[in-house]
Amino acid sequence: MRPFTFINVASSVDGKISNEKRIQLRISCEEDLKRVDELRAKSDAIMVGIGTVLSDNPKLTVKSEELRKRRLEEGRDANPIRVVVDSKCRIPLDAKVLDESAKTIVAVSRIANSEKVNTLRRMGVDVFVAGDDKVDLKALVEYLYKIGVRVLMVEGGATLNWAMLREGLVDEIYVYYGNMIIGGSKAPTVVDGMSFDPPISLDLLDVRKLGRGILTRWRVLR
Ligand SMILES: NC(=O)C1=CN([C@@H]2O[C@H](COP(=O)(O)OP(=O)(O)OC[C@H]3O[C@@H](n4cnc5c(N)ncnc54)[C@H](OP(=O)(O)O)[C@@H]3O)[C@@H](O)[C@H]2O)C=CC1
Ligand SMILES: Nc1nc(O)c(N)c(N[C@@H]2O[C@H](COP(=O)(O)O)[C@@H](O)[C@H]2O)n1
Repeated sequence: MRPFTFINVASSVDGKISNEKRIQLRISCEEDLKRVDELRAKSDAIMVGIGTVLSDNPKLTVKSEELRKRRLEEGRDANPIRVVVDSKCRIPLDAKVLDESAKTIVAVSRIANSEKVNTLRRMGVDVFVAGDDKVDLKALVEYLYKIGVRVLMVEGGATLNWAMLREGLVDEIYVYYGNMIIGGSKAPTVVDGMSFDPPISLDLLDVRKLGRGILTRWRVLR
């Protein structure tokens, strides 16, 4: 068993999610960031790859005090669990995602440095070990389901989005297209990695104008 899983990503019109420097770019408008916050508030866990942590140093919390309060009233933690997919345990010990605002799970593989793993555990971080080289994503989502995660939000980046799709672990995808072109053949896209052959088919569930961009919602067909 695994959680209902969706990817949320903000893309330029040309499909890029950052530039070739892989710095955090503001692609979403205010309206879209509000929508993303609502999605976070509805989720039990938010997952990112280590590439995103190293590039963006995200906090991955619910920004609206009202939404955090509502979660508490529902008997949930104020913020969803944060999950970092990090085979080699490269996460910096001062990463914002390890702060006190929410529970964090760092998923590593068996090649991770055991001293670093122990340091994280001493800091109160839950370290989940699965996979010989890369993190075994199927084992990870099954573990998340076992600890009560029913709705999982994946917030990138390009490589994790690809790996989750390749493993057949994604139910829906939201792509917000911001009103910009980023360009650059080395810039990360919504999905990097190797091409899918045949391509993964999608069903369009919704499309609407949001702020100065377009929000699309897709169901992943198997
Ligand atoms: N606009 C947007 O909505 C968003 C944009 N971004 C941007 O995306 C970029 C980061 O994306 P990217 O560099 O692709 O990094 P990711 O965040 O996708 O992390 C990828 C890393 O995850 C680790 N990993 C562990 N297990 C697996 C597995 N089973 N399969 C695949 N990867 C695994 C690998 O590193 P290792 O082997 O060391 O474990 C891999 O390199 C940044 O530029 C960031 O700003 C990110 C999120 C959202
Ligand atoms: N929805 C969205 N729009 C953008 O323009 C973005 N750059 C991103 N990036 C994602 O949001 C994370 C930042 O989270 P915090 O604000 O620090 O909580 C970042 O790491 C990307 O996953 N998203």
